[in-house]
Amino acid sequence: MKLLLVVAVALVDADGRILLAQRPPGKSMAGLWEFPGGKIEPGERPEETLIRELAEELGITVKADCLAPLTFASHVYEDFHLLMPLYVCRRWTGTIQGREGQALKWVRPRQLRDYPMPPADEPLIPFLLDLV
Ligand SMILES: Nc1nc2c([nH]c(=O)n2[C@H]2C[C@H](O)[C@@H](COP(=O)(O)OP(=O)(O)OP(=O)(O)O)O2)c(=O)[nH]1
Repeated sequence: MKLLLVVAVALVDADGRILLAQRPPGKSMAGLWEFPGGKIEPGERPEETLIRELAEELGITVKADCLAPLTFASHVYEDFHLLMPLYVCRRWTGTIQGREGQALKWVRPRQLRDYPMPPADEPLIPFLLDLV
């Protein structure tokens, strides 16, 4: 089975809330709430992927040394195995905006379970509850 490498980040604001983005219509798992991020392109380091994706998707600038590894997801979907490191980031510059039409929501860790997420993400929630 194909191994798909995706990198994601929990952006944490000053109130300890975490940013979720809603997968837009037309994409796989449309409507589910996920952590910002995306596929690691050939030749990219995961931190570079996140820096690129956060600029493209949210319009913010993040430095590699503000990305702290937290945990990872390993999940078998129907046609690929997802391996997804999850970073945490509390510092960025710029104003967060959904630049690809995606809905965004700042969510308290205890409320994460109220937002339907891709199945790979559910085991990540306890790590976020411990962190914030
Ligand atoms: N960014 C992100 N992707 C996630 C999360 N959880 C999860 O299962 N994924 C999956 C969904 C996608 O299959 C893949 C990320 O792909 P992507 O966001 O770069 O690309 P995409 O939506 O165009 O993917 P797709 O339409 O080809 O499925 O990882 C998450 O929390 N954040």
